[in-house]
Amino acid sequence: KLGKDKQLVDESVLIGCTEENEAQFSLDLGEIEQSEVEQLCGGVFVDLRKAFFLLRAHEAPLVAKGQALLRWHQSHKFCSATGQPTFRNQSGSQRVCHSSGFTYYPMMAPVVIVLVSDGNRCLLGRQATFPPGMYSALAGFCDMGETVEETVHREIAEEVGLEVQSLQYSGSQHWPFPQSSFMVACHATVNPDKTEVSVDKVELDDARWFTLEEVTEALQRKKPPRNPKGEPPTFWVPPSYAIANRLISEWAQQQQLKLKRS
Ligand SMILES: NC(=O)C1=CN([C@@H]2O[C@H](COP(=O)(O)OP(=O)(O)OC[C@H]3O[C@@H](n4cnc5c(N)ncnc54)[C@H](O)[C@@H]3O)[C@@H](O)[C@H]2O)C=CC1
Ligand SMILES: [Mg+2]
Repeated sequence: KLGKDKQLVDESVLIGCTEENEAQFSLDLGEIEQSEVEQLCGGVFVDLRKAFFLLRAHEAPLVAKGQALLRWHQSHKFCSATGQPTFRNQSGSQRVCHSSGFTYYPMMAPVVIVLVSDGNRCLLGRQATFPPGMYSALAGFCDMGETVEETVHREIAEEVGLEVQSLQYSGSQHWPFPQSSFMVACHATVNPDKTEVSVDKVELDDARWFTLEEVTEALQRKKPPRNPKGEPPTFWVPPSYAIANRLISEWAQQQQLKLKRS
């Protein structure tokens, strides 16, 4: 039905290609009657953060990429040097200002995300904006000119007052919130004799050490827990798609192996 709207279709962006060589596009439906579409498709619109709990592993990165790319186009309609309109190429991978000749490419802000361990426990934090009970690995944007290693040392010192001793790369991920970030995930260790946490209350609501038992239990919760009124919120961690979950799972596996060997 929406495919008849040529302008809408022209505004779609290319986001990938299936193994069967089918091109994949993302389309902004714009101002639509949500209930009508829900009825037509037999589905419901879900907030993207919540959708990450429901999507299958191969779908989540595609949805994240489509949403991030469409949002980038919406906010880069004008050249920042001339104020003139910019024009997209056909696939939607760039925009050009004909007046200045500048080509704009979608950008991701580099961010480190770090799971700090003291050998027996791991350190997780929560921002005031996180849902109740959710704790994650500590994260922070790289400053201009910084290396990943420098950002990790600075962020951990700033947010919890700890000195990182060693660092090990784990993996990376594109994260669509708040604007596109390129998350570089690492495991870090601190001196087990210097583990007193001093939380930066501007950045974080709380940060504390968690045991393997606590973390194992949280990893088993596949949905945000229901919190009965008046009771302290149940501890849980980000969904499996988030790289924070991968860091926490890797740490738990390493700890379990260590226990088996000892
Ligand atoms: N995928 C995952 O598993 C996780 C992803 N994250 C993401 O990591 C990102 C960074 O974590 P935070 O602790 O919030 O960073 P942060 O510790 O650097 O603090 C955020 C503050 O940094 C400043 N800032 C500096 N450069 C910025 C930029 N390019 N964009 C936005 N703000 C900038 C802002 O004042 C902002 O309030 C967040 O966007 C968050 O969504 C965080 C935890 C888990
Ligand atoms: Mg942070």
